[in-house]
Amino acid sequence: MKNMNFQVNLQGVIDLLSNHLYSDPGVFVRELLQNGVDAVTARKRLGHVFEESVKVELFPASSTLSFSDNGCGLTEAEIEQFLARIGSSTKREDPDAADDFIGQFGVGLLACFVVSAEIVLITRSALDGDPLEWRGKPDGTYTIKKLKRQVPVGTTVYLQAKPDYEEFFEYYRVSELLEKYGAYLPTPVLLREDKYERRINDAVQPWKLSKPEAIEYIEQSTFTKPLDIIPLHSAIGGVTGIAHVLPYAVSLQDEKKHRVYLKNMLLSDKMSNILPAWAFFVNGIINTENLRPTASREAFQENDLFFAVRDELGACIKQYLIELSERDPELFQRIVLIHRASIKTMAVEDEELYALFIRHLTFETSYGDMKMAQILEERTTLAVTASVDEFRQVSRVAKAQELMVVNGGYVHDMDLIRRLPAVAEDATVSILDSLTFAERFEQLDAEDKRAAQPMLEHSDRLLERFNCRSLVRWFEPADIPVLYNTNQEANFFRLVEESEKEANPLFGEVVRVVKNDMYEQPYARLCFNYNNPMVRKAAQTRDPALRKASIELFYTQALLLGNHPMSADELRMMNDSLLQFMNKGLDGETEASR
Ligand SMILES: Nc1ncnc2c1ncn2[C@@H]1O[C@H](COP(=O)(O)OP(=O)(O)OP(=O)(O)O)[C@@H](O)[C@H]1O
Repeated sequence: MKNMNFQVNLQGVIDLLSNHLYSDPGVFVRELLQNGVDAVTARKRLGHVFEESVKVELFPASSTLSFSDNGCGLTEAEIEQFLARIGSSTKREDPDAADDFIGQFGVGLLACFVVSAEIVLITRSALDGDPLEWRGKPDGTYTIKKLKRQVPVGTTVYLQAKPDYEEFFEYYRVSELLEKYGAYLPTPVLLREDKYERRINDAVQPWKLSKPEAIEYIEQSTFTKPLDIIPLHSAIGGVTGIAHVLPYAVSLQDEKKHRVYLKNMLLSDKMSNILPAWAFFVNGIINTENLRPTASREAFQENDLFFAVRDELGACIKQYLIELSERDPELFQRIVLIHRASIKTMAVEDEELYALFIRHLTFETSYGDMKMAQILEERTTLAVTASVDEFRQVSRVAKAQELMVVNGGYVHDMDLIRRLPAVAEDATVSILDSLTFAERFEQLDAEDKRAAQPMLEHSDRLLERFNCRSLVRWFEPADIPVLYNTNQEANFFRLVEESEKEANPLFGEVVRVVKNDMYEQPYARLCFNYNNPMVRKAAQTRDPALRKASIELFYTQALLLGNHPMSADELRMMNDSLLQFMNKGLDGETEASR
């Protein structure tokens, strides 16, 4: 057996890590900033007292820039071991210290090869020794030489723009990148070109601002004033942050963009999953000390810690809402009003939030849109429909019967309403079966029943082919002549019947099998309202042709009013009956004018 080592194509690996790991050439600024800050941290750990800083200087004439820090610097041995060895990092060596550093993978410096054909690094170690110059190339070769001249403790990296990358060495671009990544680093970061020098990071970190300051900060940076600021904390994640409550409604589908910092350095300004999915009415700005980044440093590793931290941050938002409902009911109401869709999603998922919110949420009822608290004041017995269509079919009639029907057809509403008895003891909730809904109306007396019987029989015969049965009752409001009720099962049956008519033989057979498999044929219901004068007239007419046309018109009109799709057969029937009435009317007119 021979033990062999993998062979590494060094140039290929460097190309992979520098050109393909990161999504944007500008990340070299982040990597150099991070190395500078880490070096300062390392020197502080040695007990040195010094005025820490990271200085960036631009030399536009030669498209060159330098990054200097007065951190720990490197000895020759350290250069050999860490700088010149890909994947090695001083920052992992000492597990105690690892938590203090931003870097950990030992590949960050390679990001410089995207914009520069060479890295020149001048360093003097805080542990003493000679100043050294290291030059590295993307083909994997490097040189080290001792410098004669004196340099201060720390490290300076020089880069020169490759063709097409000159813009990354211009003032506005470097300044923008430094601000993006480094605005909240604790070590002062200075940018200099010629004699002009300015400090990049003198602003207070947003997560350390007071509430009024945070509101002003968000207003200035997003041009919208947030409704409120929620403080975020997670002990296990070493997280402090703020979430601002958006002053406008956001859709469930909108991608969330939370701004996340790792040890005060920007990791991502569009992280979607650091807060729970239900929290889409807030935008977060958070800083974490403990979460681990991925190697590209654009996201966190999604390990158990990550999910535990997300739960803790979610709990902060919940706690805030619970307290707010007591402390500032007016603001609480405004948040509920603007973000009701989001809050309904939250309430479905969480019992505590359900109890907190349910009375403040608005539902569509037979009496119009109402808050649940109002609904319960009016009635404790509610009927909820399973679909928007069913609600439309029954709501007007239900109101005339003084029935509280709630539309359960929108996302989450059915779930929310059904769980009501858990928080409101005297509430009873039943699911309204729109098919049997009409049966509860007042029966006719014996005489009216007899009078209406021929029309009912006629109607059953005519509408059998549309799977519709008829009944007659007396109900309010009188201006509704008929009520057509169906439910999903009956609708499905209608659909099957339609396809059977249009299907080719093979599909027709499949449809027949499906249909025969159904236990009982579900019929839709056409309920005539004997309280309506037209219905009474139609029932009393002796002309069978007119009665037929009336039934057909009542039926098709009910379909139209209820937004039910009409088959070709039903449309034809509506046209025929309308024409018959027109004829009759026009004939009558000609006879009268004779
Ligand atoms: N400015 C600096 N001062 C002192 N040491 C440095 C400096 N820059 C780099 N080094 C040394 O070089 C090593 C490799 O740096 P590199 O940026 O490639 O990786 P890293 O910072 O350790 O990790 P990451 O890949 O996560 O950024 C570092 O661990 C550190 O020892």
